[in-house]
Amino acid sequence: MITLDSMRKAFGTRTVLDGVSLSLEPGRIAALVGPNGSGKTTLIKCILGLARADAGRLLLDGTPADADGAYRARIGYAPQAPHFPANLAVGEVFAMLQALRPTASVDETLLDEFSLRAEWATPVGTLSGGWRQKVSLAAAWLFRPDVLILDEPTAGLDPIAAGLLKHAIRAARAEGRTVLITSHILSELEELADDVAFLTDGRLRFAGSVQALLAETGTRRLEPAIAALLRGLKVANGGAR
Ligand SMILES: Nc1ncnc2c1ncn2[C@@H]1O[C@H](COP(=O)(O)OP(=O)(O)OP(=O)(O)O)[C@@H](O)[C@H]1O
Repeated sequence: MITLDSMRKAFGTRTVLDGVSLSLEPGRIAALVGPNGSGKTTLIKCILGLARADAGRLLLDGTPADADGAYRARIGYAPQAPHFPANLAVGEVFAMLQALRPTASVDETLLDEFSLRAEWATPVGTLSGGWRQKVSLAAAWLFRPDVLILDEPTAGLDPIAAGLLKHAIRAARAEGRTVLITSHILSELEELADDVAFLTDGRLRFAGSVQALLAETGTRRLEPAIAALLRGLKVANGGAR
């Protein structure tokens, strides 16, 4: 289990995460949702140690994350805009990743599902956006991590690849792994997510199961449920936002 305890992060005078406490549980898929700029990517970067929180703690299975970042080996991350060295061929990217962790066992499920060997000799820099995304996802899966963090994972994927990915995400859940997904496509999250964390302005406005969110908002779908939460915030702020 990953726990964020009162996580706070500012860039200059702008507070981007404002005391976020959240638990991500094994065997469940959590959706991280919120408007543009609400802090989702920053929250993910704080989990990954790519951004340093100003305050708060990150716990793994109840133990504070080690300062040397060794815990990160347990996390597979597919970023929103993957960057690989443009001149490396697809096969070289995976060879490089495996050279970094020579003793780790390898899960080639997504390599096979996405037929990435067909592009093995293609420089990553010449791949289309969707193929780069496939490389990024297969890399996130490669070492069978306990935790998968997927930032807009279906962006740019064709419907067949998106279907294969959803199948792999459900399989990861069935194996008891922890999955966190951000997406603006709520219908897609609805298909997958067990839990929802909703951020606006760096503050967590809801964290709980999808069923609890639907019950709380009196809705049957995720989209009107999130709209209802936003309306509630506007009313609470006197219509200021
Ligand atoms: N390195 C940085 N320096 C300064 N400000 C930053 C930095 N990274 C993010 N921000 C600001 O932090 C806020 C939250 O950004 P973040 O990328 O976490 O939002 P998001 O919820 O992921 O947005 P989106 O849905 O558009 O991807 C934004 O106002 C952004 O401009």
